[in-house]
Amino acid sequence: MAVTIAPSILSADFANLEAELGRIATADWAHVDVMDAHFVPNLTLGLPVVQRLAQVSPVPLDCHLMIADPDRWAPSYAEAGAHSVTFHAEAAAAPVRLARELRERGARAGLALSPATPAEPFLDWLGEFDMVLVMTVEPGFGGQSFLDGCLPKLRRLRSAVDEHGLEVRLQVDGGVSAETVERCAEAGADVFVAGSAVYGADDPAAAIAQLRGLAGG
Ligand SMILES: O=C(CO)[C@H](O)[C@H](O)COP(=O)(O)O
Repeated sequence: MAVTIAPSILSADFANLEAELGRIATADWAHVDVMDAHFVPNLTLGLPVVQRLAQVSPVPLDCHLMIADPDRWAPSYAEAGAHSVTFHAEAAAAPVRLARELRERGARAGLALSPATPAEPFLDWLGEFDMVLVMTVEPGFGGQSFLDGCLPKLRRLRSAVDEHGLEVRLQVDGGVSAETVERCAEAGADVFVAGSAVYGADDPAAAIAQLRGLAGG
C-alpha cells in the first residue's frame, strides 16, 4: 500500500506560510486546515490564502474544511487548485452530491468523520469518495493527544474498502507521531497527517522520513 505523508500547516508559522511550505517539500501533500470558528472553535484561513498557497506550494494541497455549510463553500476550494478537498460528514447536507461536485471541478473528494461519528451510514457510499478522513482528535486544534478509540472505525473502513475492491484512501489526522503512526498503519490508514510531529521537529524532513518509514512506506 502506498504511504502518503501530509504535514498539517496548523503547526506552522502562519506569518510565513509560503516559506513554511518549503520546509515540507519532501512530503507528499501539504494538509491545509481551514477552520471557520463555527463548525470548530478556532479560526485559521480561507479561500484567498488557499488560492495563493496552491500557486506556490511545492506539493499538492490537501484541504481539510472544518467549516459549516461545506455544500456552499467547498467547490470553490476545488476551483482554487486544491488537489483534494475534504469536508465533514457532520456539516454536509448532501455529502454524495457534494463529492460529485468536487470531482467535477477536478479535485479529489474526501469525507471526514469526527471521533464520535460512526462509519456505518457511509459504508454503502464509499465509492463516491476518494478518501475518508478518520479524525483521531476532536477537530479544532493541533497538539492534542491521539484517541485510540478511533482505530476500530478505521479497521471497519479498511475492511469495507478492501472487501469491495475500492480505491479509497484512508487518512488519519490528530496526534499522529512516531509513537502512534504504526498503530494507524496497522489499523488500515495509508494517508498520515502530522502537524506538531513535523513542524515541531528540528528537522521536518527527517521527521517526514521517519513517519514514512514507520508507516511502512
Ligand atoms: O485537523 C487538525 C485539527 O483539527 C490538525 O490537522 C491536527 O490536529 C494536526 O495536528 P497534530 O498533528 O499536532 O495533532
